[in-house]
Amino acid sequence: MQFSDKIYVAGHRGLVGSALMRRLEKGGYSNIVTRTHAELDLKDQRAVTEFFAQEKPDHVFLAAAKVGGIVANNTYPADFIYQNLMIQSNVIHAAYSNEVKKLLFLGSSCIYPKFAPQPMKEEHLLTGVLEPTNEPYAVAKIAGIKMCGAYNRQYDTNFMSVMPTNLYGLGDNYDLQNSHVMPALIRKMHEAKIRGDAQVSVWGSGTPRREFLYGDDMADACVFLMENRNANDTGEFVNIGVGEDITIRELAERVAKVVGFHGELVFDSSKPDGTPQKLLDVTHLNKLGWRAKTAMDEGIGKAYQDFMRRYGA
Ligand SMILES: NC(=O)C1=CN([C@@H]2O[C@H](COP(=O)(O)OP(=O)(O)OC[C@H]3O[C@@H](n4cnc5c(N)ncnc54)[C@H](OP(=O)(O)O)[C@@H]3O)[C@@H](O)[C@H]2O)C=CC1
Ligand SMILES: C[C@H]1O[C@H](OP(=O)(O)OP(=O)(O)OC[C@H]2O[C@@H](n3cnc4c(=O)[nH]c(N)nc43)[C@H](O)[C@@H]2O)[C@@H](O)[C@@H](O)C1=O
Repeated sequence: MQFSDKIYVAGHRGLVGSALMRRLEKGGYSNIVTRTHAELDLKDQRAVTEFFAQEKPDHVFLAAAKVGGIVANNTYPADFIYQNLMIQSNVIHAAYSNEVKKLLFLGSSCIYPKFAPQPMKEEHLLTGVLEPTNEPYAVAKIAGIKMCGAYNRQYDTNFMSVMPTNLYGLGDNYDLQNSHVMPALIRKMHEAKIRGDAQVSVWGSGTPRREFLYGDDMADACVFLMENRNANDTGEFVNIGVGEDITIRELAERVAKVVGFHGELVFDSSKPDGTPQKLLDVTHLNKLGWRAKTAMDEGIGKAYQDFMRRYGA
């Protein structure tokens, strides 16, 4: 990726997209093209075709998607499969048609079987049934991986796929119904602290385990791969994670400590646990030359500061 190359960041206002913008600007890249969702709906094939023909980017980070937590996925399965299939299919095909030099597609760790061996290796894909709460989203992401691989095979494109673990950080979604666990707990505990509430509700049993990667580390991994590796190096896809996980109960206790909430955690068994564990094996990623840097307590602190800045809390 040369400084003169034109770079398109799809989803540039999102958690990963905004982190990519920060990382690219820090890296000296200034030839960056973006479009907001309102300016360019990536579900619209004609609009995407016209955009690529007009802008002709050299590199594409595909960080636009319909994204949400376990309840959002469980509530809007049609939205998650339809919107993600349309977005990724339009962008990947337009990248091929306009001879994009390199594209990076972001999948998700939910693509793995519900009961995959832990930690999950790339070879475990499609070896078992998926987690029902997010199966439509996972099927869309698997289709994206397979589409990049198929285009690389048939058209000799250079389209890489990465599978991020659970992400959190600056610019996260704090909607209490549709967000992921980390931003939800940050907001719930902050608001409980301010109100003086004695309890905070934590969804599920607290026993599932999750791995968390800070968003700016995710962006750094994406830029590292785009600068230094190609689809031939990564293979069909590569896990992006930190290589360790904690229980939701432990996470809630750590968020409470960072936020300064000293009340009781009440576990709401009416909400789904989802996959019991989805720890990524990051051996392949480490061999490619990258590893995560931001420790969890530092990351939670930065995310909490961002939440308070953005919501005037
Ligand atoms: N967050 C996480 O824990 C994880 C995320 N990922 C993946 O990482 C990538 C980035 O996720 P993340 O940054 O968290 O998601 P966000 O929801 O923060 O950002 C997604 C971005 O995509 C945009 N977008 C959505 N639909 C469209 C559309 N039809 N046309 C144009 N733009 C659209 C959104 O714009 P707007 O908000 O205006 O609609 C938003 O800016 C996604 O592929 C996601 O699947 C993978 C694993 C974990
Ligand atoms: C990234 C990943 O994200 C999703 O999978 P998930 O990791 O299961 O999602 P989650 O972060 O929403 O939940 C993790 C765990 O946390 C528990 N939990 C407790 N309290 C709250 C809470 O208040 N909100 C939420 N959302 N979860 C809570 C919750 O019950 C569950 O056990 C999919 O979108 C999937 O497609 C995907 O890609």
